[in-house]
Amino acid sequence: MAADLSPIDKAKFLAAKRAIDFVEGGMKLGLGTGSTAAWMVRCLAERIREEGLRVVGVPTSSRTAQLATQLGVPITTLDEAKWLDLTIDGADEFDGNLNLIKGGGAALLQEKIVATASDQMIVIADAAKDVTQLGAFPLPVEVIPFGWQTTKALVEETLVSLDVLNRDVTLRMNGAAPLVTDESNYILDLHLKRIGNPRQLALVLNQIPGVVENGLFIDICDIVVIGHADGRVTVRDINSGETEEDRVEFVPTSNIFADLD
Ligand SMILES: O=C(CO)[C@H](O)[C@H](O)COP(=O)(O)O
Repeated sequence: MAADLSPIDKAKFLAAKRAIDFVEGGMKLGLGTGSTAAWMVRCLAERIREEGLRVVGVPTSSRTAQLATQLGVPITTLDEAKWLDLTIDGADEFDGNLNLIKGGGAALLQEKIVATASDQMIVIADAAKDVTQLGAFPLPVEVIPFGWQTTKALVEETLVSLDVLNRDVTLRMNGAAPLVTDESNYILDLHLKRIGNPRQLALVLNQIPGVVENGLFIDICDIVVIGHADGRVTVRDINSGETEEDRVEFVPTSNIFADLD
């Protein structure tokens, strides 16, 4: 089964596998959302099975909650856990300051709440997510359905006032209907191509009535673990300024890969 992984999936798996080394017994963990985070949940489940590791996870989406439960990873709510030791999550883009765009999987609201309530956030990603400037990936903004078209117009006006050149804003769809998030909101995708000042944009967007949260994660991520399809894994720590590179053995153990479709 594992031999069938695409290079990108292999890179995602390796990043997830390496990041799970940071998990220690007794930790309360934020469990991210997306395909890379799904590998992380699988690797965590393997450590729980094989080492008897005792941890509890707070999922950032209904999808992740379902996967964790299916794989035997104990979960709880953020209200129950209150504060977390570590969150491990994917990202759509990260820059040299480890600022992120997230929300490609429409889970940015819970993801940001959970990551902010953690002592440490580790992002796991394939190397294609590493960018010099954020913005090629459309920036997701979660808005409440009530008056969303007015909110969209206000977002567009805000982009004009910030002299943003590319400012196409689209409502994310799920077939013929708007996509609805776990928190019953809509997602606007801002096609900006480049974001000159992510910190300013993140602050200004959240001032608009109807905007619940945006997908810019500023000063939240501490470490990025980057997987490469050739087996290399790079670990970059923004606080120490250190970057390490090692190799992660790709052992396609049946337990991790067995129940994949
Ligand atoms: O922010 C996210 C979900 O809201 C994901 O972490 C992000 O979209 C990356 O996804 P993937 O690991 O599938 O590339």
